[in-house]
Amino acid sequence: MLVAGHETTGSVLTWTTYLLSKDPSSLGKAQEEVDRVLQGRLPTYEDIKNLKFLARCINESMRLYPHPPVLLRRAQVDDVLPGNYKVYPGQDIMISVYNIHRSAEVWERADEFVPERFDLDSPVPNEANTDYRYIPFSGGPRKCVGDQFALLEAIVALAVLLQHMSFELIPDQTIGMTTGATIHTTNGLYMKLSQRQTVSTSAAANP
Ligand code: HEM
Repeated sequence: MLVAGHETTGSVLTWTTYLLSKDPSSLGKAQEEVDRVLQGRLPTYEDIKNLKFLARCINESMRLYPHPPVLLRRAQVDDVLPGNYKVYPGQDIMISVYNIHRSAEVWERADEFVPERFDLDSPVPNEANTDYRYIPFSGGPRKCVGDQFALLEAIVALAVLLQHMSFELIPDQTIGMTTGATIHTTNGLYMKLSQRQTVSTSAAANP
């Protein structure tokens, strides 16, 4: 449960801040939304549905950096997969979510961070409404049981971070990827943080 629920969400937040730090326009948009919706207070459950762009930044980050990047299945019976691939009982099958999520055959501008590719007013993208192009929480009977909770906590954590802090990537770093249960940064991810002065006066007066 520690890896399933903790490391995954932590990695999502790491890569989302990384992608935002490289895209000042999306970062500015997300910060503007957080300031407008929250008006300087902590997020409530009701606020979550209005943090639409922020949620799409997280969805898009999970497309580019899915955790885990590869899913494993063991065949129980003989089968033939699309493409005429035969599988035999006991055979392991690896499904590269990373490759599906970055395939130019499946996505336009596949390697780019484009949060708006997922319509802001449509339902949260998932395996069913993207015809299995987007499977960050897997699909079928072994799908993540914590998907809704994970998105909720990622949105809350990122909203509070953006509300209070600005961040800039320290230049000239080599940010490698090491894959395991999640995709980690190989050498860490160094940012310059500064406090934002945008907390509203009403929140400051009623802490
Ligand atoms: C952004 C965060 C998360 C991501 C990306 C994620 C991803 C996944 C994926 C892809 C699977 C399916 C693995 C497979 O098909 O082989 C999975 C399974 C699972 N996840 Fe998550 N997860 C996240 C957060 C959470 C949280 C917060 C919890 C619990 C509170 C959780 C609990 C589980 C459990 C128990 C399973 C196993 C389900 C089963 O085998 O029946 N996950 N997760």
